[in-house]
Amino acid sequence: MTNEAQQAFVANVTERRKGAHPTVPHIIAGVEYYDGPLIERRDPSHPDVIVSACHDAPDELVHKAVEASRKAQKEWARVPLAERIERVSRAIPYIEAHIEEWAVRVALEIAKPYAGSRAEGAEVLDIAKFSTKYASAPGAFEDARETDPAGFANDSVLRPYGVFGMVTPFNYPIVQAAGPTIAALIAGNGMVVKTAADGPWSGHAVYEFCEVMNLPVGLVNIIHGADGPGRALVASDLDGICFTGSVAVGRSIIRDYAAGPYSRPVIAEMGGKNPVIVTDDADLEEAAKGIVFSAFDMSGQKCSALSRVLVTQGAHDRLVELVSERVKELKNGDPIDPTVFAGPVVSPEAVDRYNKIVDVANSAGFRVETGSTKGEGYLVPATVISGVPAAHDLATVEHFLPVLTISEVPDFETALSVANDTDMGLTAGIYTGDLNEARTFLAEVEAGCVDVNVPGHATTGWWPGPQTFGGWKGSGSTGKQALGKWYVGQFARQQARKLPRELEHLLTY
Ligand SMILES: NC(=O)c1ccc[n+]([C@@H]2O[C@H](COP(=O)([O-])OP(=O)(O)OC[C@H]3O[C@@H](n4cnc5c(N)ncnc54)[C@H](O)[C@@H]3O)[C@@H](O)[C@H]2O)c1
Ligand SMILES: N[C@@H](CCC=O)C(=O)O
Repeated sequence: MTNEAQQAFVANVTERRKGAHPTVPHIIAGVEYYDGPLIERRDPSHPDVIVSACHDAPDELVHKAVEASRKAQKEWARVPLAERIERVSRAIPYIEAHIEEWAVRVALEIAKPYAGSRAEGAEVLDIAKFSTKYASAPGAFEDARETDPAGFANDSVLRPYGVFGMVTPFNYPIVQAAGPTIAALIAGNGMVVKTAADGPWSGHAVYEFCEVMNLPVGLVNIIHGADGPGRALVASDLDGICFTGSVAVGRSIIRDYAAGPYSRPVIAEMGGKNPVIVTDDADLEEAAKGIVFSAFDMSGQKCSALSRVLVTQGAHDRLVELVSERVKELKNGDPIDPTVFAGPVVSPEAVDRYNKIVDVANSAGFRVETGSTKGEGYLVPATVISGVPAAHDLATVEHFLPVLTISEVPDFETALSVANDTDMGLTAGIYTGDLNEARTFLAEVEAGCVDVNVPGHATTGWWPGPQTFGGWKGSGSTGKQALGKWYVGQFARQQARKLPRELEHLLTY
């Protein structure tokens, strides 16, 4: 990432705002469709500017996409694993070549500054590299069997389910659809992607990079729109669904799938109410830095974002001061302005939700400190609310906004019990000078991704390669995480195969 690249990003975003916007089509079996009511996406930094558009896919089109994928998947399932991996790998140079272009789309639709916008393509690149690497490892698709005393030839292998659907959240409009699509394809499935209505042009990148894989026509289809096409996709004749989004929608999908004629996989990654614990002998300067970044990067619109601090008595007052001082320095504004820390939030509705939260905090007499905003659009400032009882709604509900609560707790044990006292369990962190506390935290905290004394990150910063990512409890449905070597296997089912020795040559995969 060079200064020159950042300047080009600013120039391209500026230029795009002045020009015509794209309307992305639904694509089914290689054919473009523009069916359904038009949905225009306004730039969150300049809502008078329309930056992209799509159509709200009617149910029939969603079903057509699933049917087309089902036909193509029969051919894809016969392609040997090594060749599937090779075909998926063909997208790697394409993805690398499009990181900067996709950054512009993400900035226009979701308003992330350069680093965050660029990180979308960069993360997809690493997901593609590592997913293909893990799937190529010996044994990745085969459960080695012992010699059969009865003399049969045996194996036990992973086979595709058929067709998956992907329902995408707005905050990572490329990454969150790309990872499951890559995994589903490697495992031998077809995929129908439903993009986020706030980021259809960004999400469309997933279809574009799949095109260079030379897949059977119709194996990957893309549809756009609001919640309706998501509901239609979930209700269609899929063999499995992949959902990333809020706990409420994810749970409803899990319930619907459980009520079906037989059990089908639901790979759901959902929200969090991510805590950090800070205890008396922690390095409070370091804690404040990590807290502020994890709470306010991307305006708090990250599933891993920190939203509640549980701090012990001896550290409380100083930590509140340090965090408040830092928050006052933060500016939210146009993502191409190099002086802003984060962009606007996703919609006017999100601004309304923010205003209600601040009203509640003020009426309750909590201390509220904010950063500033600059410019126009769906802007709200980074906000820290302290003096909040740990059980208050403000400290227990995921707001998905740049709002952080600070609650004082008597000791580490109480902090840990409060941290775990939620149905969600995505990320959690601790800043402590006491190794016993760190050890107990690692052993007992109920979250899928945990940070201990990490400089700069209290709860965020999970990247393919070094880390995996996924939630426990209500935050994730499978217990196996994205980005890791067990992810692709979730898109496949195991089959044990037994044959007379003379037919062993049939056991290919
Ligand atoms: N755990 C993770 O990996 C992860 C990553 C990113 C975001 N998230 C979570 O996503 C949420 C923010 O994203 P969002 O506001 O787009 O979430 P959302 O749940 O409102 O929407 C997600 C997607 O589901 C669709 N949808 C809505 N209702 C539906 C229904 N009844 N049936 C089928 N589809 C439906 C939407 O159109 C959208 O495409 C937060 O809760 C955040 O924590 C989680
Ligand atoms: N990749 C993000 C989490 C994704 C959530 O929306 C992180 O690094 O914290």
